[in-house]
Amino acid sequence: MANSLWQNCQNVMQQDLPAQEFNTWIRPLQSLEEGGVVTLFAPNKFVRDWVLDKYADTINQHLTQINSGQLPSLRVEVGTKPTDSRVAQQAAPKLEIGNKLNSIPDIKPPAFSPAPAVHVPKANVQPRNEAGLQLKSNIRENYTFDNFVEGKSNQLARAAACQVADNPGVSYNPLFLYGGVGLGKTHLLHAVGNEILNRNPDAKVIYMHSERFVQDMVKALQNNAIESFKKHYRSVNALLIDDIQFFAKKERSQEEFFHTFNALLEGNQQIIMTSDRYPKEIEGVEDRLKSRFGWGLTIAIEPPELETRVAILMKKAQEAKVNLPHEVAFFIAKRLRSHVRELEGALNRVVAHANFTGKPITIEFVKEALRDLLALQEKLVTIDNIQRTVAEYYKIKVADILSKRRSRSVARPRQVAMALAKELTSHSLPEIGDAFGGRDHTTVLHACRKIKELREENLDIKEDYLNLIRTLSS
Ligand SMILES: Nc1ncnc2c1ncn2[C@@H]1O[C@H](COP(=O)(O)OP(=O)(O)OP(=O)(O)O)[C@@H](O)[C@H]1O
Repeated sequence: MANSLWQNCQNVMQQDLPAQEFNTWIRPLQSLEEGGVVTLFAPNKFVRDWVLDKYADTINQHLTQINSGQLPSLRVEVGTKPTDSRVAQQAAPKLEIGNKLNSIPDIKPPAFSPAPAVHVPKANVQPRNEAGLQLKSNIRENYTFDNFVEGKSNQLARAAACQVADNPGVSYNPLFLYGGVGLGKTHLLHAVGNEILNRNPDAKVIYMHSERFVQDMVKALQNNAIESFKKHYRSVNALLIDDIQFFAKKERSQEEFFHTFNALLEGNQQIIMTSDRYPKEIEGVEDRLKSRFGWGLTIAIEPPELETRVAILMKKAQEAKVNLPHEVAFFIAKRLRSHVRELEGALNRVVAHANFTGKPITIEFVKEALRDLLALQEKLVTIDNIQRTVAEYYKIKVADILSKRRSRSVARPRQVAMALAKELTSHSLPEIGDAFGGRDHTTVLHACRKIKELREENLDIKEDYLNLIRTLSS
């Protein structure tokens, strides 16, 4: 069968958009094409409004082109594609492109049923019942929205988490946050937990690592207490479950989680999950579970950019009541790029050294305190390494990068490599020029400016650059 209009449109958009953007907004849309009308179903209001706001024009353009110049009538609705088209008539609320202000439904107030007061902050050992199940909430009080520093890389995840905390079980259910290690996923889970408990101290909120879920289940099976296990997890108001990729290849746990998941969703109780990768890419997890993960809202957290890394360091220093000069925070953030946990570790070391020696925290002091860490970083990201990685990425030879060739297929990767060398190493412009086949420092400067500009306006370059930074910093 020929591809539908929407499939074709998705294919084009997948080429045009960065993967994260496509996966978050376009991939979850289902379509129904009937009588010259294309109806797109968004999993929730947030996605629908976003799609209307940001992509309506593009979608219209693509559909018109694919449909031989004729613009099909396009609708975007909240819901899932009905199996029977008659049901589609009843699916409310509807919103037509170009009529954005009509019939946006109100978000309902939180749907929590009363549960016993269970919030016990800062408890290290969690009380457990006879089946070994955790009885109390275990939300870490020090992970809040207030001390979560916002930047481009985590803005959307934070906004969605805030909305969920405001309207648990209603706004986006489940909320799925994914991204690399140490980028703040766990922090956001607890921040939601704290906010829900602030608003309703009686709420039964459970944070748990997926491994714990598996362990508890195994124990329950051994102790013949599986019924109590089921009841326990199905009675919570919000289940915050971390690192879901640990369910891979654990079929029985997946089965149990599948039922828990369904029960909570049916009861309008909130589920938030995190994983180190996009749900559909978690291998060894059943498809029915993966597809459910995407029913609500799926959002990526990216590694923080320089400004955010500086802000995080300043915030953490302030929390620790340490005087960290801005230029020192900048010095550390510029060199440690991979994730926030690494930044925190470095700051803790600097503070410990400062306390120990009684010296003020200066750049010189930090160079000494973090000597081995910085040396490792320098060793990891060399110009040579950058040139090899960029050549491999663009499928050209390192010799091409160093050559005088000016064709676009070589010149652009060369400029990208120069910009990366400037950003990721502490070499000067003349040194970088030298390392790129003896070029002048003004050529390097021009390359840096050009790439900065292109990253603003060209999605491919933006994506390439981010991918390369990720590869080089991991
Ligand atoms: N934007 C941020 N603002 C303030 N602190 C942050 C931010 N992002 C991360 N952190 C801090 O970095 C540390 C690591 O974050 P967290 O444990 O939430 O990462 P994670 O994404 O869950 O990683 P993992 O997958 O390894 O569990 C935490 O101490 C957290 O408070």
